[in-house]
Amino acid sequence: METATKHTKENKQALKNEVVVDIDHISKSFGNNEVLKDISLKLKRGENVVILGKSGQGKSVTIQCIVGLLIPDKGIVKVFGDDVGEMDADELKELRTKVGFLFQGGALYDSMTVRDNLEFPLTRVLKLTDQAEIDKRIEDVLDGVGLLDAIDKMPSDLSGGMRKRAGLARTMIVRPEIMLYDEPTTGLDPITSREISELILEMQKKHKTSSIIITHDMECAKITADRVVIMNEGTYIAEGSFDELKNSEDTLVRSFFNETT
Ligand SMILES: Nc1ncnc2c1ncn2[C@@H]1O[C@H](COP(=O)(O)OP(=O)(O)OP(=O)(O)O)[C@@H](O)[C@H]1O
Repeated sequence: METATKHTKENKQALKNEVVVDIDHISKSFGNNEVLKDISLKLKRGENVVILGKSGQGKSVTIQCIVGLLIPDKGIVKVFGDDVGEMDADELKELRTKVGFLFQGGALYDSMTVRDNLEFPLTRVLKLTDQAEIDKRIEDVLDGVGLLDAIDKMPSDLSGGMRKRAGLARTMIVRPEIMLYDEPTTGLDPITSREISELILEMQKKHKTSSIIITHDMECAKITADRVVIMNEGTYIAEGSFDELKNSEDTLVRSFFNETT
């Protein structure tokens, strides 16, 4: 009995330490523009990592490499232990059911209601056919983001913050194990930004999702991050908790916080 308990504890610990995304010394250039210079980052199961950096530093390129939308010139990206660069089209499709990404513009089809936008990934990606299950999933996810009342609305009838929440619901509905957020609060007022950041945190706590969050928004970083990585001129210059980096002795590191807080 004691051994069984010990094993369970060890298994839990092993799961917690499991690296779900392993970015191993990747570099990426576009012509003469060397965007990523030997970047490495490990995301553990259940962890929220925030990447902070100024505009045009290659943060979005990094997350596109994780889902195979871009292939690095050098280095390897592994997701759940599998090399993304080696995946064929079917494997990439499968990968993208486990890795949800929310890009800056959100991801809604303008010609569909909120309900139809959410039904789409369930029937097309997960191939669900049971209408009762589909309806339940849609209602649950909308309830989670506080948008149940907007179920029959068109995206054009939603505010920016509501559209962002609907986009988040659309990504979350397939229950991805990993979430990649590219500037999730950009263009939102401070109250809505805080709501979105809290939803990201809730998603982590409720579903044990592992996430990479790219942001310029210091409050979003403070709310969501277990660990912060600072990206400057194509490399990572510092890594630590939000407070550690905010109070860093390195003036360059501190400048990322001073500019916006
Ligand atoms: N597909 C592409 N083809 C050519 N250049 C690209 C491509 N994608 C990104 N770049 C270039 O890579 C650089 C980094 O872009 P990226 O979008 O990753 O920046 P970022 O750090 O996410 O900045 P922002 O916060 O402004 O989105 C930019 O100079 C951009 O022009």
